[in-house]
Amino acid sequence: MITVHSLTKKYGGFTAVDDVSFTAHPGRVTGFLGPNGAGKSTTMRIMVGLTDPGSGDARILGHRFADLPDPGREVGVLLDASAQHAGRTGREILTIAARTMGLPRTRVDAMLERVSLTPEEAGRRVRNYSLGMRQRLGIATALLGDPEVLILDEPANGLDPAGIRWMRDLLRGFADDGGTVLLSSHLLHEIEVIADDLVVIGNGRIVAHGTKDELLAGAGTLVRAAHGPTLAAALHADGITATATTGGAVLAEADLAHVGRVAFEAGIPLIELRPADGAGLEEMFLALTAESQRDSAIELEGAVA
Ligand SMILES: Nc1ncnc2c1ncn2[C@@H]1O[C@H](COP(=O)(O)OP(=O)(O)OP(=O)(O)O)[C@@H](O)[C@H]1O
Repeated sequence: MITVHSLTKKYGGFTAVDDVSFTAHPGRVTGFLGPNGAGKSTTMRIMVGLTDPGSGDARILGHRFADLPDPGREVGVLLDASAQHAGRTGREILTIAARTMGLPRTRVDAMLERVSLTPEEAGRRVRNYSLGMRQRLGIATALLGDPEVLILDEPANGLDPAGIRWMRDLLRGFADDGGTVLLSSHLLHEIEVIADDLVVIGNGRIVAHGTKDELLAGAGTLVRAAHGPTLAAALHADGITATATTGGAVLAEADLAHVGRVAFEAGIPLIELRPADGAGLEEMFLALTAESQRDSAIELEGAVA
């Protein structure tokens, strides 16, 4: 389990992490979501003792990282896959980590196999690795000590689609075996598929926290017509709150049947009509973090009236 309590971190007059509290539970994958600069990496760095918290604390299995009896075997960490020693081979990096933790060499081979790095690749210097290979090596290092907790910052970055599926299965299996997984990502759809729980951060503050199902419940109906504003106007006229999505569809706060009936009665042919689940997380993420988005072209409120 990971518990974060009232964590605040200031850099000069700037508050990077602002009174952040949440729990990541065993047996579950917790997705840590937020736009660039929201404070995800800073929070994770504090968790693993790389950055001092200004106030509040973060505990892993009930201990601050510095007080963990055997941190390498309790928590696996991957914060920056590019930070590995470029002049060493993948095998050397794993071997050094295994020795530091007092693990047998056989564990190195087992982890290389687990992350699908071939013996030839393991013998190459890391400077010649692709980003995806570095991520695999980073995940191998994180798993080396057979920890109970994994803390991974953007682990899917650089992985190809097969690699993303592989990582998803690996993390799912880890959580199903009772492990705690906290992963940050910008890949909203990836998080939507893998996470059980979500923590959404914007401008250093938690803006939503709960199970994915809770957060996506009542996401409404996603509906699309040739002319969105006409559709939205018909929905509004029937008292339904409707919002333009980034993809040109309309997110309506009503059930499928209600939305379909309004469109039918208004004589508007529909191109798409479905529960908003698929689009739900992205819409929720953009809406909840709208104030901290850099790209203000994303208009969510009242854009279709
Ligand atoms: N050492 C530092 N000194 C000053 N400001 C910092 C420092 N580290 C982080 N920040 C600032 O704190 C804020 C949060 O940064 P952080 O890296 O935690 O965000 P993030 O959510 O991980 O973003 P990204 O998704 O882009 O990696 C940013 O505005 C960043 O510039």
